[in-house]
Amino acid sequence: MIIDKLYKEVQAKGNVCIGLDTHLDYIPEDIKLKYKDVDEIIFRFNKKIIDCTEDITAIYKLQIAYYEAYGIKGLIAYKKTLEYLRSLKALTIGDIKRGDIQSTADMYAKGHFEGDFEVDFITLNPYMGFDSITPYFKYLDEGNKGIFVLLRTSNPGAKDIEYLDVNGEKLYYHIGNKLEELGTKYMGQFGYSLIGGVVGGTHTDEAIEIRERYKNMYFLIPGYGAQGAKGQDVNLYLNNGNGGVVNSSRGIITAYKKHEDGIGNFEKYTREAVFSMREDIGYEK
Ligand SMILES: O=C(O)c1cc(=O)[nH]c(=O)n1[C@@H]1O[C@H](COP(=O)(O)O)[C@@H](O)[C@H]1O
Repeated sequence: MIIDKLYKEVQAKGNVCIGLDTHLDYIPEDIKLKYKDVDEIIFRFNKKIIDCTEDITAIYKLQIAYYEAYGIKGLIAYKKTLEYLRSLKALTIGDIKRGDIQSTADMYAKGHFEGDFEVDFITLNPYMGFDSITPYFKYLDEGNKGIFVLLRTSNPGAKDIEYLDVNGEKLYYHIGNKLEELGTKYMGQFGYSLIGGVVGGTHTDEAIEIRERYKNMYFLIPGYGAQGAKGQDVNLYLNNGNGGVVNSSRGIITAYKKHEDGIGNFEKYTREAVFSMREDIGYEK
């Protein structure tokens, strides 16, 4: 099962999920001068990141907005990056955060679990109801695909809706309880299901309870670095060092910019950022 593969990748390489949220402003001038087309510029930058981090990175997450923003060429870069990651047998998350009625969800599932944009995992927004999540399950049945569903997000606005008290319990617990129950049908060999949850590392209140309640849920934990979450915060969502991957996008892909000699030492500074994040989270090899 794909979740077992992720578990093993984390064991072997650490908990880092690199977010390839590639804004043109993040790309060094030499790449922009060397390649003419936007798709090639973005892909070459992504490849440079991947090539120097693949041995110390559990999974890569591509936030699709960064590709859609550059139109057709952006989507070509998205496809090329996914193809390249697949050729390396590296795991991928398509961060698409979809949520819609069943007939539309069927097409989102086809669009991101098959064809040009095929990934191993996608992110989903459950706040339209559970019938917006279940259409993806036919892909889970075979064991090769998984989902990460928003539970409690990393943004300050998480408190506006996700924290609302519903029948004496916060709304995100209602989501979590249902996902945990649905996940029992898709259990992998290490005790985690193909239905994972997204929990922002920026909020740590109730982190211990969340980890405790949702034993079979693998977590995608964003918010590290640029949004302020620290190793000790995200660690609360892990279970003996596994059970979750921690995403950092800007913190890794713009790490080279923090150094005067960054462009000439791009690989060195990018790797250093991943190593120091792994260590901060508490990964021990
Ligand atoms: O689903 C996500 O990945 C996500 C959920 C969430 O609660 N917060 C959050 O920041 N994200 C994503 O995680 C990434 C965070 O990027 P950085 O803040 O640059 O590390 C972005 O791609 C966000 O869209």
